[in-house]
Amino acid sequence: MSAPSAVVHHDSSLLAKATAARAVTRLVDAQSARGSASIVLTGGGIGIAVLAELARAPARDAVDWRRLDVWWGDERFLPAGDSERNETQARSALLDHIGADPDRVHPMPASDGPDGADPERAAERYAAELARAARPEDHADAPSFDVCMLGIGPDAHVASLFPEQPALYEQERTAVAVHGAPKPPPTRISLTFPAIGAAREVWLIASGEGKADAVRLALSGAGPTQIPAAGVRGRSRTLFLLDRDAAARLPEGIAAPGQL
Ligand SMILES: O=C1O[C@H](COP(=O)(O)O)[C@@H](O)[C@H](O)[C@H]1O
Repeated sequence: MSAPSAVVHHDSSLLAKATAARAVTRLVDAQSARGSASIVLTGGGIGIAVLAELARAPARDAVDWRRLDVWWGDERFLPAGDSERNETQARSALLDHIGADPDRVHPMPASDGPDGADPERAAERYAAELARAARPEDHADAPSFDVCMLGIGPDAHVASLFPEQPALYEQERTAVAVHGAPKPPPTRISLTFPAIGAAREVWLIASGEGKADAVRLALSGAGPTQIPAAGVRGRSRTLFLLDRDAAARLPEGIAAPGQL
């Protein structure tokens, strides 16, 4: 588990561009080292903005997109193609433009998918897919994702792990159904802390003043039940990627002084 650090960018546009550039470098390095790479995508405003910037990044095709596994950190449990699904938004921002291998794109099931409107079974299906992709050297029921991107909600939720909800206590399963999410839609599927913790690098990306308290608490030793963003760590690196507004109340010593 890695201690968190923060990088602060001037505004949300630079945050999205710089995070996209960072992703290109990270995926190229992973493909050079291991032949293929894997990434977990997030939804939300800045998460989708990063994907749109990735589609536009000058060095984008330094990544071999056919040797990339694409997963999701969470999904809104809605019919396939619904414009509110994180998958739909990620496809239109990035995946439709890069020639990814369809067999290596792993969306979370939709509410009109093979399990119908049963989010528990859909989450089990996703957990089984993660387990099939894990190798013995991953020492987990999920692959060691090269990057796991997460947004942060104003309430400090990450993926669809909301404060005080049962999913936060999950220690075994890698994907669970979420009911009664305070942000619509109420029914979702989410990776759990153990699945996110399998990632080599976890990037928490936040933009805007509305996230400043959540970011501060996540970096101040708060408990993950109240502040889920405090509970995620990558095996090698945990990085808060912020704009100045989201970083406005960082605890001292977290970002280099020149960055603010
Ligand atoms: O609903 C969701 O919200 C969070 C945060 O979104 P934001 O728009 O406040 O940045 C996102 O990380 C998650 O993937 C999504 O399902």
